[in-house]
Amino acid sequence: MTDHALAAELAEGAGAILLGVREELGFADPRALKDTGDLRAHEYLMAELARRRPDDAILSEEGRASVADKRAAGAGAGADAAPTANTDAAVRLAAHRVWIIDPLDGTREFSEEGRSDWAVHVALWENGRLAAGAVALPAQGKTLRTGPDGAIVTENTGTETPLRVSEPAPGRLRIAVSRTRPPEFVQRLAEAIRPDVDLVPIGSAGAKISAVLLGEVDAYVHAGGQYEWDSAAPAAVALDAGAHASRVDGAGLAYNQKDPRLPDILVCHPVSASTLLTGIRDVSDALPS
Ligand SMILES: Nc1ncnc2c1ncn2[C@@H]1O[C@H](COP(=O)(O)O)[C@@H](OP(=O)(O)O)[C@H]1O
Ligand SMILES: [Mg+2]
Repeated sequence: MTDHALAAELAEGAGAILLGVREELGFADPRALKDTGDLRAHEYLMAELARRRPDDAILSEEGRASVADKRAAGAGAGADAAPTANTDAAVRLAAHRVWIIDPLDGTREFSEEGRSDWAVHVALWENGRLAAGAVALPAQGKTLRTGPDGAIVTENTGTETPLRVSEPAPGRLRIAVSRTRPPEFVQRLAEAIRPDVDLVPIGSAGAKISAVLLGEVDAYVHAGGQYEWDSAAPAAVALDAGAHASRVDGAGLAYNQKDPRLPDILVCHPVSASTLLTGIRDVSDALPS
């Protein structure tokens, strides 16, 4: 099986587990729902990757030592089991192949009944670049993934469609922003650039980047904090779908770094990139430090 297909299979497998956790626990205790979802999706992905790609390193949001410490301290329900730890950092940094995974992105939205803006991210970094990636949107019945012939979107009905980012309509730009932490500078950016801007609040970095690739919005702009796992898989799919994906200063997105913080990102159609990058530069005094 190709790495593309494996990424999609695992993201969908974790997605099915997460839908089951929602069914099983309901929405009365959001903390328990989030913790159980994070842990079960993480354990499934760690076990499957260890079994099917035993020589590869893994960096998971939930496999960090800090998460284990928090759970060991008994933070919230579902905290009894310590999560399987990530590959040791020194080993990961020397590895040629590293899976970068976010078992549940948009954790808050996952815990809110009726919301479908949450995702599972499975990416493969290989020799300095993103080599494969899949973003499952379980509550939307869709998976966006890389492929040998370019990105595709699969529906749970079984249909597969090529995925190409589309050009925005002239004069108007819909920019996806965080629902709960919209960076202030994006409002300034909206006022500074020529096209009329609509800010569209959506949860989850993966769901926002998917919305760009599916033509539901035209761009995703974020700054002020995020980690490699929040963007690796969606950026892999975005690049494969012909989108522009970079830091907000235009620099490339670098993964498998010593420090997994990757605090800002811009994803859009290439025709919008210079307008947005110039606009962001013009309001850079408002960028979070
Ligand atoms: N300022 C910040 N610092 C750290 N992480 C942030 C962040 N803003 C957003 N994120 C992370 O990026 C993901 C998408 O956020 P949002 O829905 O607000 O756009 C979330 O991942 P998780 O849900 O995996 O924790 C969230 O934790
Ligand atoms: Mg995340």
